[in-house]
Amino acid sequence: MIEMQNLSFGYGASEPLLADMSLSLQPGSFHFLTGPSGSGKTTFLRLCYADLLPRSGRMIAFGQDVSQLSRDGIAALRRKVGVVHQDPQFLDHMPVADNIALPQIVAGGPVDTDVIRDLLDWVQLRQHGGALPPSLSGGERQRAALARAVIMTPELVIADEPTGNLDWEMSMRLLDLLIEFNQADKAVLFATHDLNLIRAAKQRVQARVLRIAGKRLQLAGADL
Ligand SMILES: Nc1ncnc2c1ncn2[C@@H]1O[C@H](COP(=O)(O)OP(=O)(O)OP(=O)(O)O)[C@@H](O)[C@H]1O
Repeated sequence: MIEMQNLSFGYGASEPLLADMSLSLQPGSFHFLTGPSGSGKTTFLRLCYADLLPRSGRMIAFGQDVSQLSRDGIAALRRKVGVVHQDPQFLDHMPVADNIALPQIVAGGPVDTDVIRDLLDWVQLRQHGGALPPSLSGGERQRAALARAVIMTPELVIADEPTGNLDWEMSMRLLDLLIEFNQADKAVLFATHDLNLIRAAKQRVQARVLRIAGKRLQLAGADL
């Protein structure tokens, strides 16, 4: 679903930050992405959902070269990729349920209240559907962000340090939801610094670990 071929990227005219990266993400795969702070993990993820375009090399997403996509093509691609950030943003004046429905509203479709209710149940936020986002805890915010990320039934969820501000129990709950999502033959790409989380995940799901080091993308071994 995502094919990177000898991709390089740098911001502006600066030295490349990421160089000669190749990767194939298949449906049903689960990948972690690690690397030192500032190595380019967020940048790499942004390339995967066409928020940035490569400087050289190719990025093929769902069979299409992202550099050739029109604005509508990019919008269609974004509907196939759900994104969860470390610090998810919501419209604070709108209830949590409406925030989760936002991608449906933005896509111009009708809001499917059954789907919203099922998603609220899935992320265990049923009783918070009518609450405003500022009243949610950190773990609840991340689960609401995950519900919003999957409402358009994406093929891939990209999570950028989603557990960075969570305690261990909340991190495990979020991880379990992502594993459940993955079990429906969907792909997950999960950036984290937390090697303990990766070790815990590897007991539950067959996951590969990618590492950015020295501008390059490496497949980490089993010796985490
Ligand atoms: N929009 C931008 N313009 C210019 N430079 C940027 C931009 N975004 C990030 N950078 C730089 O690119 C480098 C990589 O940043 P990035 O956020 O991708 O790294 P990261 O591995 O995700 O870091 P962390 O683990 O600390 O979140 C950093 O040096 C950062 O300052």
